[in-house]
Amino acid sequence: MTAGTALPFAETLEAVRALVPTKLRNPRIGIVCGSGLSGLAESFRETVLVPYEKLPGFAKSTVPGHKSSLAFGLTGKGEGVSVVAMLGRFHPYEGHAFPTVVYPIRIMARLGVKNIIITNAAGSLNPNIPVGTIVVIQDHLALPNLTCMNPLLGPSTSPEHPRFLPLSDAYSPALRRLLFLSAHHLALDRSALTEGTYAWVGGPTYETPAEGRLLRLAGADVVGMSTVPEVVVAREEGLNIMVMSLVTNFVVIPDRYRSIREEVEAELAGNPIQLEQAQVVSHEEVLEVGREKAELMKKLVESVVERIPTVPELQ
Ligand SMILES: O=P(O)(O)O[C@@H]1C[C@H](O)[C@@H](CO)O1
Ligand code: HPA
Repeated sequence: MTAGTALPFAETLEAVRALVPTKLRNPRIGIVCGSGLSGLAESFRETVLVPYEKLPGFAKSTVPGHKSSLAFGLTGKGEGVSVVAMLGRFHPYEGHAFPTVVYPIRIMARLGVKNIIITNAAGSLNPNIPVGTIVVIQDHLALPNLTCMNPLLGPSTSPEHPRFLPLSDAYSPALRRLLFLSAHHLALDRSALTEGTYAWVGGPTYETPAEGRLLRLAGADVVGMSTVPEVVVAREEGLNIMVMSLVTNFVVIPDRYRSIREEVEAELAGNPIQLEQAQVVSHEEVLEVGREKAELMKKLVESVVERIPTVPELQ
């Protein structure tokens, strides 16, 4: 789908009606599972998996660590809370146009979702935020949005949506509060969870040291290739949003560049310099940290989901 194409909402919702039992098909809470985090839906009960290929308007996720299904189910104690999770998302770098990237968010909103928990894997730009930390996002820095690559470019999807959307209040304080309360009740070490700003880049290349330095200087704590288009559209749809970034790697920002001139001069002077092995990030490393932290992310998400029905402003 491209900007301006009519979106097949009615067909997608009809497919959901045909495949998902009544009890599960109008969830109030949505979850987006980031790279390596599809396990967030593993503890759902009465789960119904709907492959994206059965949903008109949905693409297929092509990134390792992203499955391609919507999971409908119940979570929490007693009767449980009805939830829907995207097992796998779409990134612009896969070649998907923005309307496709954000289509599942628009569908969740039309199914009745009011609160959305978006997760991702991200690189740390902040020396005080080590690998394995979960960062709850308080703000974002989106260079693509500032340079005419905004998911809301094009005709408005609905006359009810504002043309000029404020984003100064995008990240729900009430949901973030629930996350810190959950961390407390789970007796999590204070260092396991922190707050920060997410920088969205297009990818699929990881950052050069100069790019990492720029983002750090601009105030970002973590960087990733997803999430912001979903946040923008979720906000347009009027959802309460919480974003959890799992730090899977450090962005390589050396204090000083390796100087080839110095190396050559030292070698010629008979004192060759012993170099440290350069660090390079890989998607395998990203997925590995996702596996290590999957259980913790799952417990936190479950605990937040369970508490949402107790907060009047999130209903
Ligand atoms: O979908 P997310 O943002 O969790 O995935 C991150 C960003 C890239 O897609 C990939 C890079 O390793 O992981
Ligand atoms: N940069 C961009 N996206 C990412 C990274 C990174 O270092 N790690 C996981 N997703």
